[in-house]
Amino acid sequence: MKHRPATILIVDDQLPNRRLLEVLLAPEGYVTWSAASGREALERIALEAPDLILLDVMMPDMDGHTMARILKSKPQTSAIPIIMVTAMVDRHSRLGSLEAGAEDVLTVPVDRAELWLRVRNLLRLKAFNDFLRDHGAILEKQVRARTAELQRFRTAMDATADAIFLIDRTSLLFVEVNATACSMSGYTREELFKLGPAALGGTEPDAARRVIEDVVAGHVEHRLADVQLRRKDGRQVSIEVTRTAHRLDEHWTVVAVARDVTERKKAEHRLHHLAHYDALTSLPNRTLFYEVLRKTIGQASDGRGRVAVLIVDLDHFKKVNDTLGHAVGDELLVRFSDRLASCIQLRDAVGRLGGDEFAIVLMQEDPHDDVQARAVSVAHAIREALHAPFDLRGRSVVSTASIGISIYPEDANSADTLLQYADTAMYQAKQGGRDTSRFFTPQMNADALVRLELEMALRDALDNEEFVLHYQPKVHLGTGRVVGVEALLRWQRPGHGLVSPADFIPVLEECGLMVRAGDWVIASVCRQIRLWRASGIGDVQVAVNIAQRQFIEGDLEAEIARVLAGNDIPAHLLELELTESSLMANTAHTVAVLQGLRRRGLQISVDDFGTGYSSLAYLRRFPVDKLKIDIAFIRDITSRPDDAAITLAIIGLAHSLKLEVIAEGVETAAQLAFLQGHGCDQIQGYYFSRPLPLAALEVLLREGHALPPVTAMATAADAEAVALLAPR
Ligand SMILES: Nc1nc2c(ncn2[C@@H]2O[C@@H]3COP(=O)(O)O[C@H]4[C@@H](O)[C@H](n5cnc6c(=O)[nH]c(N)nc65)O[C@@H]4COP(=O)(O)O[C@H]3[C@H]2O)c(=O)[nH]1
Repeated sequence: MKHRPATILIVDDQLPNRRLLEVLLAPEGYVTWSAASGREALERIALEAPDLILLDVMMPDMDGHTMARILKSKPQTSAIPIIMVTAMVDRHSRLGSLEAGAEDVLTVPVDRAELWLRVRNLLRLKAFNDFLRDHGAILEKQVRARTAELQRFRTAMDATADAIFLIDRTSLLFVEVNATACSMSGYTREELFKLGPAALGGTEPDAARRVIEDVVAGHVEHRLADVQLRRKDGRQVSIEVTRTAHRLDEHWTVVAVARDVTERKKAEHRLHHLAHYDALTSLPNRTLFYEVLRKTIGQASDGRGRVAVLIVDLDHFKKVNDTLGHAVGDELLVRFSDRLASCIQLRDAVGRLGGDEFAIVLMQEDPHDDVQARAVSVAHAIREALHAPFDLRGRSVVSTASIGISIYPEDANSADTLLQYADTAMYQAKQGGRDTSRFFTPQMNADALVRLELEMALRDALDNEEFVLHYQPKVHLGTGRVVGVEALLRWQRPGHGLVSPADFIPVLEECGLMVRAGDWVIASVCRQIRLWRASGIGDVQVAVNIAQRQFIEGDLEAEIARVLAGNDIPAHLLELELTESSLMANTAHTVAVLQGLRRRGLQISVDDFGTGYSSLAYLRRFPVDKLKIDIAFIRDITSRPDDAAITLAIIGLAHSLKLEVIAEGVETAAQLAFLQGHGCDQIQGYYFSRPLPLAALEVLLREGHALPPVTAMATAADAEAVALLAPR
């Protein structure tokens, strides 16, 4: 770059002096301007500043000192070097010039060489000063730009929701953090700078260093990590950290970007809880219980320990649900689970497998701990805990439980099988009368398999029409004639022959097929009544047994009305027999259904009467037409005074309520004579006829069989029975 020639302003009121200085300076190549007074000079400088001023001290309007002071007092002109040109050589005058701001003093007459040197030196000095000033301005500008850039960067850093920590590899301290890092940790920036990742993560410094070194070395396993950040106030925050290493010269910095994942962790925890815990009781659900059992077996197999599995099922829970509602049922389950938990020790586990079925796993603590004995005492404790009634929304409910127990390794090695065996044993406890416990035995397994087969065969039986009806006549004791029949279900099981209802009706009830089977019976009976009416046999009243479930599930009244209408038969030809216990079980609903059916003209009879402890007051509430005395009282009616007395009481009770009474299971003439002698209205039993297949019954009906006269033997037996009843 070519330098421009320096400009020098010569200020002197004397033209010759100005000319002289111009001439003297000309060889040096400077551009010279001149001014004849201080005022003119200032005007010139205002237009364009020279690089140097040669200033005469003695001038008429404004002396050189005054002008120098003016120039030095202004920032625009203060940097212009001034050489005072004066004839006064005394010290005082020279100091005055310097004090006024002049950089140098030249005395006249001016020496050319001295003038050149002083001008050149001052111009060099100015050039250097100008360079410094310009460079400073550039630097200042650069710093301002850098500061603004940093400010923008910091604003962006502070605006991010993630916390950013810069960690110095050597000192293992934070060297930069953003605002989120402060809010997330609860520390100020200054406090954080005194800490490092070890302090914040609650880890040993050595462990933190290993992580940093791994990140610097490029190992990926620590790049992304889920860790806990310990806040200043001691709280823990779950964070997800992404770490990257950056190098500047020889320095490594690790940038850790941390995201607060507390909410996500909570959601994950909630999901995990939902998947593993029962929402109602907060106990482990089937999945988690199964896992716990599997692990317990695993531990036991290492240490040759034993494990007991208990399945606990509330008895008659469905009844609570059906009669008191699901909310009360739920409350019972919650309260029951609390009592269950109080029966086990901390090391044991309890879970809810579903519905009213709970399970417990007991682990052998040491070789002397007898897990089998513990299972017995836990089962006992559970039954004891259930003795106190539950107060459920103001209702006092007493419940019992049936418990099945299986033992590892004696019974099985896998969690699945142990659970299945405990379930089988629980089922046996139910069969054994409930409110009891049973250990699994291999025989139970065989029984369970038989039962499973039975269940599957029964499902097919309905579809394959393997059921048939047998009919047992009912005889009126006044006339001796058949007044109706009872339809009794039989199952022609392929390969097994005719199966008695006692063997399959309970299974139908338990596997939920009773309503379907019951509907089939009603439909078949009504069709048969229609066929008899159309044939020469005429009207036959048929009684069908109605199971309790038929009252609870489905719409019994609508189903019967539909079938009666479909066959176009009068309702009084259909009689419904329901047991005394099912009558008592679900009173309000049962009464409503029975009233509806009775209004339609159906006959209602109470089966097995005398076994269900019905009180007279209860019986009045039910719309029934007939009581059937249970076979148990008839069997020994002629030999046991108690049975005879009960039978007489039932006959008396029925008649006082204007109900008919029928005795079932009459096998002997003596029984018949007794009943006849005490005013029983009807009988049913082998003495007159066994239950008959359709064809045999039709023969009996067509031939008009009637009861033979009471035999002499019967009369004698009757006399004996009466004697037994007589007061002793
Ligand atoms: N020892 C003796 N027994 C006699 C005598 N007379 C009749 N029986 C038997 O006593 C049972 C009377 O029927 P239940 O009390 O209603 O008792 C029935 C009833 O509760 C149930 N049941 C039968 N069919 C049905 C049905 O269609 N639906 C429902 N829900 N239950 C049914 O199965 C029970 C047993 O039925 P079954 O085996 O047919 O047994 C019948 C019958 O064969 C006798 O003189 N001596």
